[in-house]
Amino acid sequence: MFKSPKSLSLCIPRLVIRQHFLQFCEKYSHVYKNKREDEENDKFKKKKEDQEDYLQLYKSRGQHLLTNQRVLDSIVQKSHVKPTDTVLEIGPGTGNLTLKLLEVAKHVIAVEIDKRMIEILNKRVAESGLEHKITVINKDALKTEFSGFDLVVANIPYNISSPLLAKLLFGVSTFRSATLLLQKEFARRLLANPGDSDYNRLAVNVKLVADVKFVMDVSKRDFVPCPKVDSSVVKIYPKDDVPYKDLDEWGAFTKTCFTKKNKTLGATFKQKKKVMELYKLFNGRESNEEKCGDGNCRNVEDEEVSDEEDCDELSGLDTGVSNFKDKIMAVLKSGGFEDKRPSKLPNTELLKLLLVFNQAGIYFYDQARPTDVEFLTN
Ligand SMILES: C[S@@+](CC[C@H](N)C(=O)[O-])C[C@H]1O[C@@H](n2cnc3c(N)ncnc32)[C@H](O)[C@@H]1O
Repeated sequence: MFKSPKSLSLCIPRLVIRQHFLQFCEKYSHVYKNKREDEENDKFKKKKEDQEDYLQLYKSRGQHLLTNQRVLDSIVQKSHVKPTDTVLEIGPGTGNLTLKLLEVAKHVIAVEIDKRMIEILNKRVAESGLEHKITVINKDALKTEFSGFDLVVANIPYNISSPLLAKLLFGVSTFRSATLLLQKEFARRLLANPGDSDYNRLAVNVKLVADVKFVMDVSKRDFVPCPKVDSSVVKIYPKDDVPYKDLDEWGAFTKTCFTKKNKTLGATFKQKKKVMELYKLFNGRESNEEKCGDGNCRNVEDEEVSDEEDCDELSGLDTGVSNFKDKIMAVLKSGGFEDKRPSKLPNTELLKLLLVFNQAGIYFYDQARPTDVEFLTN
């Protein structure tokens, strides 16, 4: 416990030095801190400047910037923007297309999910002196309500093509046309006609509410970074008068028809599972309980039925279901649809079939149990 005089003498100068050091640190700590902050600020500024030149682009967000000026000019030209138009642009990115749209439109509403893109976009728009013409919305386009626009012109992120198109075409917005740069394969499917190998439910559903025109192909080399796939520009014109107003019913009907697009409609509608599903709807039942023709009850959903099982094997089922199957077949026969294949039917024919079904009291969408109809999937 007791220190020798020698050790005490050593301790004193050490204590004094330590005290001086602490005082020094306290006095100059702000200088040191400020110096460090300045360095950090410089580093941050440099990083930001670098980012503008070498902005990291995310594939997950479809960030392929269109850099070919000739293609950008063509898109704007084919969009036929009037000086009185407000244009909606989804995914403006750093503004390559936006700047050109601002030159010809009255106003541009730009919806962009990525803040870093918006910073650069705002800077470029300010430099152009056209900032009074733009409204930038930093949100996910799929979760944003947009209204009050005349046209859509956009190089959209390809990973949201289907839901975005569904939102535009089956939502509440009204607009003259949408000029969209899409993945080439998706564009081909939109443009497909009956008999084409690409013809599917996507094309059928879109054609109910809009006309689609091919504008041009765009090479993957026109983008930075270069994507794996080529692209095409299409122009979509929403119809003023949609020939069938109940879109959910139409969507559920096309889903049934196009489950196996090359199968005959007779074969599709003979499937036991499908017959029972429609029978339940026909009877307007909300519960799983189904009343049989003979007055007894059975739970139809308890029946294990594979997709491929044929209705010719309905022997174990009640006569109510069996009669209903005959009703379906009679509808198909009446229109000469039994041997037709959805992959070869134009919308006019499909519409005719749906109307005959509805007249016979057969519906496809369960109003009692509303679900989201995915219009733009196969
Ligand atoms: C294909 S780039 C197009 C960029 C620019 N228009 C061009 O042509 O250079 C797609 C843009 O959409 C943005 N984006 C991706 N998902 C989005 C979403 N859900 N809502 C809004 N913008 C989105 C991306 O950040 C990107 O800037």
